[in-house]
Amino acid sequence: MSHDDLLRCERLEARYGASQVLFGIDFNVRRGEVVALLGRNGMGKSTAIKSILGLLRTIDGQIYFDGQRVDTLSMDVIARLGIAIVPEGRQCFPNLTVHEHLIAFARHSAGAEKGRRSVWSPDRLYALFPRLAERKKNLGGQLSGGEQQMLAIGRALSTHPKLLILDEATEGLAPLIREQIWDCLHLLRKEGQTTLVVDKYVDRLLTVADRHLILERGRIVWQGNSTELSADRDLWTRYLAL
Ligand SMILES: Nc1ncnc2c1ncn2[C@@H]1O[C@H](COP(=O)(O)OP(=O)(O)OP(=O)(O)O)[C@@H](O)[C@H]1O
Repeated sequence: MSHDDLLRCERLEARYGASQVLFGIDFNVRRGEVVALLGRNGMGKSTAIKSILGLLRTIDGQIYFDGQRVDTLSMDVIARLGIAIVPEGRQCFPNLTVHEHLIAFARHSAGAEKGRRSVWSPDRLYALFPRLAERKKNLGGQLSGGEQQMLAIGRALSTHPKLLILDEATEGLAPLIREQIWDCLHLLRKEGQTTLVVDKYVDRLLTVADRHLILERGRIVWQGNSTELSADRDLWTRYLAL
């Protein structure tokens, strides 16, 4: 594992019951990099994410995070090592206020203390998403889909993750809200936040991600940078149904 790698998956295999879904996938995410995980529905993107989070035990292969093997650890230990998820469907707590979401999960950032990483205090999160400041006292259950997604991102950032993972970052959101989420991801990239993102808006991911991986039936069939992906429209039709 190179010192630059924050995450490294080697020969990952996963299954649900008798049905195998991942067939030996290998990839890495370097520190400070934004990597997009692409592929049509059902190709294994969420399964790969569940494996990294420790939500699904892999049947073969290894996962290393920040220099340590993690596929044998429990999900709470993995989370504490510094991986935060913005899950598909957001999963905000209906009975906690916006502000409570942003303080209840907050964790101290050792890196930030030394000036190396951003400190995501509630005030900074409100500056990132002014809409959340307006909704500070509202309950999670009273928010629109876009507000919930902002809150899910804010909650994940409040833990000062070394790796932020977004599954379906803008799914089901109105176009204007989607743009706000893309703006946020641009800003996080500038701040050096290492991120793994799944989304179907490939044209947008070209501007926000450094590297792209295409999953097809549980195998990584292509990886490359935005210039390479942008130039090869055959990939878009063959693997992304675009
Ligand atoms: N809990 C589960 N039990 C059984 N099969 C599952 C389960 N979750 C996913 N699958 C199957 O595993 C395969 C990969 O699903 P996965 O959710 O990883 O795909 P995906 O690329 O994330 O697509 P989507 O965007 O539709 O979520 C699919 O065939 C799916 O039906």
